[in-house]
Amino acid sequence: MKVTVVGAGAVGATTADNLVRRSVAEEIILLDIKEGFAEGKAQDISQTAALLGFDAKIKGVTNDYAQTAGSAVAVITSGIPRKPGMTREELIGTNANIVKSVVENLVKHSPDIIIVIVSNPMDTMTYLALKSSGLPKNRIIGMGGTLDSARFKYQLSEKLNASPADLNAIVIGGHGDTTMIPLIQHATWNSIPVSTFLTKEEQDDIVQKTMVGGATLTALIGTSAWYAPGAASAAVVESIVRDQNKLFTASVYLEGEFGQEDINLGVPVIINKNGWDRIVPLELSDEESQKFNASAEAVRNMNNVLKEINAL
Ligand SMILES: NC(=O)C1=CN([C@@H]2O[C@H](COP(=O)(O)OP(=O)(O)OC[C@H]3O[C@@H](n4cnc5c(N)ncnc54)[C@H](O)[C@@H]3O)[C@@H](O)[C@H]2O)C=CC1
Ligand SMILES: O=C([O-])CC(=O)C(=O)O
Repeated sequence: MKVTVVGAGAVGATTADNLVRRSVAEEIILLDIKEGFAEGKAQDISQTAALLGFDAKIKGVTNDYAQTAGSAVAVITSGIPRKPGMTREELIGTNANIVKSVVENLVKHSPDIIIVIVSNPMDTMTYLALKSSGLPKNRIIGMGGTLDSARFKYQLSEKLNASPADLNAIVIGGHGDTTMIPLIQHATWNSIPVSTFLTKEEQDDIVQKTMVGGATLTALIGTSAWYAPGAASAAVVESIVRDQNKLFTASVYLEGEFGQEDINLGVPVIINKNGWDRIVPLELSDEESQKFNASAEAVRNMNNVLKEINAL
């Protein structure tokens, strides 16, 4: 099977590295617009094969979409990342045109492709990819909730001194500093509600730290994060390629589910060879529903910007 990763920058190269190490696909194409950049990253990654022991092949190309032909899955990471003090939403003006043209090129060469969108503002870029490509909704997946949920588990594990693998916790809503909703009331430590162990203040602190997880790293590093984003993107691709039926939160097109329609927003879904196969119903409290609706309103406002900048 062939998988394409567009954008050989921090997140794209890390995604490809994770895919190759675990031999998720036999053939990986890494594509970037910068001359020679993807070729260099692919060669560097290939030179770890003798050390790590994998057989998967990775090839870097400069904007040559013919090489991506027949891809089963593509991950789009092309575009600019934010700098300290910026929001993800501020990237829309640059990234919308990049994402739109990348989607068009991918679909031209691989009409049956499943696309995972990573570029920010991710929910709006996912909506743009769906609307501009006309692909079936199940073949466009926004990656944000998988990462945010991993960060939520990290914060919980630090406070509980627990293994992250023993934690069950998800983040729904938008992939934004103020729009994501870590569902602390639903979080468990191997089936035991985390509220058993944490005070209300501790829970609020974990939720807040999770929401600004990306901004915190951007302030520390000077650009946005890539290790966990790359691992999360690769996990989504792996669930598609290996038909794993994993339950992740991802930004998918809602048609009445969770009370919202004509919007891409993070909800629990099953991911398998069909892309996002189905939405998993989840009962929300009144407070959680209010937050979800507020998140939808903020994302819808960003989606409306697509028309103002003539991207849709
Ligand atoms: N959804 C999520 O959870 C996350 C999203 N992101 C987003 O992912 C994007 C990439 O972040 P980084 O990898 O850190 O940035 P980066 O700057 O390291 O890499 C971006 C790459 O895209 C390439 N590129 C630009 N235009 C292109 C085009 N038209 N075709 C092909 N390649 C093109 C650039 O040459 C560059 O190599 C950003 O928008 C960032 O905000 C980052 C982390 C998590
Ligand atoms: O924070 C950012 O801008 C990049 C991103 O989406 C994340 O790491 O969650």
